[in-house]
Amino acid sequence: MTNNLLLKVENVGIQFGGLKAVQGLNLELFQGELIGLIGPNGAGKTTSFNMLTGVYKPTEGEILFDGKRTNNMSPHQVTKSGVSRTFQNIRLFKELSVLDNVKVANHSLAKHSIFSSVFRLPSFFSGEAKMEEVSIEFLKIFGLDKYKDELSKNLPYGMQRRLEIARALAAGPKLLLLDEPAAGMNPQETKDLMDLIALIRKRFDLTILLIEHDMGLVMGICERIYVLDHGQLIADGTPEEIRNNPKVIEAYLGEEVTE
Ligand SMILES: Nc1ncnc2c1ncn2[C@@H]1O[C@H](COP(=O)(O)OP(=O)(O)OP(=O)(O)O)[C@@H](O)[C@H]1O
Repeated sequence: MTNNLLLKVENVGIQFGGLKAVQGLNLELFQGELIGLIGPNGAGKTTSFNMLTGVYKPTEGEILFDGKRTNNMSPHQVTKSGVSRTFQNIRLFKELSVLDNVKVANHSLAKHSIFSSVFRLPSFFSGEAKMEEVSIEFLKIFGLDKYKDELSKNLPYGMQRRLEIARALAAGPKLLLLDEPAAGMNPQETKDLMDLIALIRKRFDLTILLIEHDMGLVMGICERIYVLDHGQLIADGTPEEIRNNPKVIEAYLGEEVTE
């Protein structure tokens, strides 16, 4: 891990009518980090992702990604600059095959193809057959190659969640935002997902920001954790610090934050 600051969020806020959904948000993510963003329901986590990805424009503050101000960029521009995300509710091209879901994501950003960087292909790499071969190699990393011709809507739930991550990665991001990737998964699927996240971070040299309600997952893999409550940051620190932070425990309605 290097010490390059990849994302800096300074005093960011957004207001919907009278509601300050997020205010005074400060985040710093360094290249290669795996960071958690947690908080009770309605705390402002997804709204923060929406601001980081250009879906919502902050009403205050600055978002700097890779040295560029992204506040007013469109979602497409933000993706192009190197930020990809998954959604709380799975958003795949349901009527397309697993393979095509990944190919579509890669096509949209051919210049920054993660396929060419990861598989060390020459820059002139092109052609449908080659694309197909490389896409299958890519699916193997996610354990999805055996489903390549299935319509994505027919995949088992846990596999759909994996495909969401594969699709986000195929766009070639530097920063990957995962919105509750373990939602609805059973303990074994969650464990496998943790291993997968650790693997892709290393393999693709990624920086990851993770929203997750599964405390075992967050505490188990994140180096640092930010905690939001009622739109405001109430704590940040290592999993150990967060677990023992009285404000965090109180925010979770007195429930002990356990692994
Ligand atoms: N487009 C919008 N218009 C009005 N209010 C909104 C909008 N988007 C989000 N909010 C409000 O902002 C607050 C934060 O919501 P957000 O979805 O970010 O919370 P969250 O931390 O992701 O919650 P959860 O864990 O339940 O997904 C909520 O009160 C929500 O109703």
